[in-house]
Amino acid sequence: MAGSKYAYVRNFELPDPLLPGTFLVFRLDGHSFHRFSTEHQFTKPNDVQALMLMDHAARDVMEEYKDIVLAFGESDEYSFLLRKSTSLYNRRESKICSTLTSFFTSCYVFHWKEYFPDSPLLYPPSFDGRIVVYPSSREVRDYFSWRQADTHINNLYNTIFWALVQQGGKTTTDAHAALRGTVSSQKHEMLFKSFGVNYNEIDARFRKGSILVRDIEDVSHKPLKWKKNKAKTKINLLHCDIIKDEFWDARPHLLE
Ligand SMILES: Nc1nc2c(ncn2[C@@H]2O[C@H](COP(=O)(O)OP(=O)(O)OP(=O)(O)O)[C@@H](O)[C@H]2O)c(=O)[nH]1
Ligand SMILES: [Mg+2]
Ligand SMILES: [Mg+2]
Repeated sequence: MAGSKYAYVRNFELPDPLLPGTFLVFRLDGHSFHRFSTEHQFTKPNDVQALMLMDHAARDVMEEYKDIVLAFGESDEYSFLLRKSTSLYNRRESKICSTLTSFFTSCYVFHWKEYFPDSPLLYPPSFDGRIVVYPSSREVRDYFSWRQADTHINNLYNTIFWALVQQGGKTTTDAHAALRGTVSSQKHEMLFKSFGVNYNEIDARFRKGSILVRDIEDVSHKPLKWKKNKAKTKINLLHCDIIKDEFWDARPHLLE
């Protein structure tokens, strides 16, 4: 059927395929969550309910999109790794990015009440999304190492910062000043000497972030291939190291 005389405008919509045979990393981040967390009175420095809600929404995304093999979450962000061979939405960038961002946001709102039964949503939260294309497993591993290192740096800083303010009675300005120029070992020492806190004993969820990994359940069927999504898989939530080799060596299928 011939279109109307207006149909030519369709030609202005340009295709936006992502390079085939590359790893896709989709990351979303809460929009203005500094304000959102303040208005909804999130616990400082870490609100375990808020983090669990993020994990729940991310798991929903992975249940819906089987080509996501790994996800990493911290603070108001989540990163998702799509397997190299994915043909999701014909690898159209804006389709993948907008649909996944929208679905995650809906799930976040949908489950809000389960995690904050006494604190109704005061306004609708939103998330931004982006997709980065990585050519090889090296960059993918470095990407996830980057996010986990970021989690560690931020969490160490925030933990000592809020201890100085909440228990130490310092103003936020004084707490920032006290930490200026300190290295990691000094922060550990301050935390231990002034507040009796051994950083390494803090909840691993806060120190390592959240890892959602699609593990192959039936390991008797080697080699571990996805085989067109036919392998029986299970999504596990971990708070472990993903920088060292151990995590990846145990799961060669993630970078297939
Ligand atoms: N109290 C508390 N605040 C949190 C928690 N997780 C995230 N936040 C807040 O969310 C912010 C997230 O940082 P960003 O994503 O860099 O900043 P943003 O305000 O969301 O701004 P944009 O992402 O640029 O829109 C943090 O700076 C905190 O203020 C939490 O567990 N507890
Ligand atoms: Mg944000
Ligand atoms: Mg953020």
